[in-house]
Amino acid sequence: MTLARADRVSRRYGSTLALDQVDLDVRAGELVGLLGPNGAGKSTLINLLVGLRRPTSGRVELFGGDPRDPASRRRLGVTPQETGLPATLRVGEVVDFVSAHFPDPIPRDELLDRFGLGELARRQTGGLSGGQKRRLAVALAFVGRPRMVVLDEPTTGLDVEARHALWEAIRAFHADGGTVLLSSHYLEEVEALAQRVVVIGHGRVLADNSVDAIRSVVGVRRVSLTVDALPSLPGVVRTERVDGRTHLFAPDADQLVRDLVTSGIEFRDLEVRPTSLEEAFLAITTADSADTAAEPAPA
Ligand SMILES: Nc1ncnc2c1ncn2[C@@H]1O[C@H](COP(=O)(O)OP(=O)(O)OP(=O)(O)O)[C@@H](O)[C@H]1O
Repeated sequence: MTLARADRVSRRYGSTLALDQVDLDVRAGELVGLLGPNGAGKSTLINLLVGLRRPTSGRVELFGGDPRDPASRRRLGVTPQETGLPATLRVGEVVDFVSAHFPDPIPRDELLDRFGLGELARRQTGGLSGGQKRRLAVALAFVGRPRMVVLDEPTTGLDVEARHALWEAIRAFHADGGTVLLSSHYLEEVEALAQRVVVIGHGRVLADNSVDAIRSVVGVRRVSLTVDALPSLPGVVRTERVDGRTHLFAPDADQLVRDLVTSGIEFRDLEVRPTSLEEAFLAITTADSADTAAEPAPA
């Protein structure tokens, strides 16, 4: 069953085409990660799906209805990228205020404990740290026992411990049957949480698949070596030099190793390994930029 759907959705802001004919289905029980560089269109897509904005063309659906209709949003929890909390209210009061909108909210203490905020119940939100405010904003998405939560960069600004605590809360919600759509700049976050990854670049869906499939679609391997100078080698999509090591990214690592050997150059400490999602993601978006540069889209 599809809970959120974008069907050939485009969204323009003046002359900027933020989304270009995007299709996306989020099905019940899925945990979907939305990845893309700055300005790719992730927040725009999220805002359309949760009814905060209207598409320029195409259709969006939430629980089978129009996301702008409050009835469609009843089983939805959202944390937008930026949230404002009333500075003089205490944490517990903010939770009570939001809870009052739902028929069967999670009890205040249970919610605060789940998100590691139990000790802060009596603190005014204006005095919280940036990370504490962010955790509270994310916790509020869960208060009404939603069927689906949409989290736009939920862990931005959190330290490692707080991020992991939030991952646990998201995992627990998903394990109980909840559906999650989250965007993140932390690629290891999507790798750790999501079963399915949707990569967005320049307003288009570049890839929509499992984490493993995305790696194999990209098919890039990393060949690392210590070398003084390298000739230009066919098939290398990206080269990095880090701490005296050279990392070459190529779809056919076996051929690259053969080319290295036949080139006669001196190298040592050769290592070949699959790419991380981050590297796969960089390869997809870099290839997309190259395409865009080579073939400008028609006006
Ligand atoms: N309200 C707006 N007015 C004008 N342009 C906008 C507006 N919102 C977004 N854009 C533009 O639309 C494009 C997509 O932006 P969007 O915020 O959806 O990207 P994003 O992938 O969420 O980026 P980030 O990771 O930086 O949050 C960008 O070029 C952005 O400048």
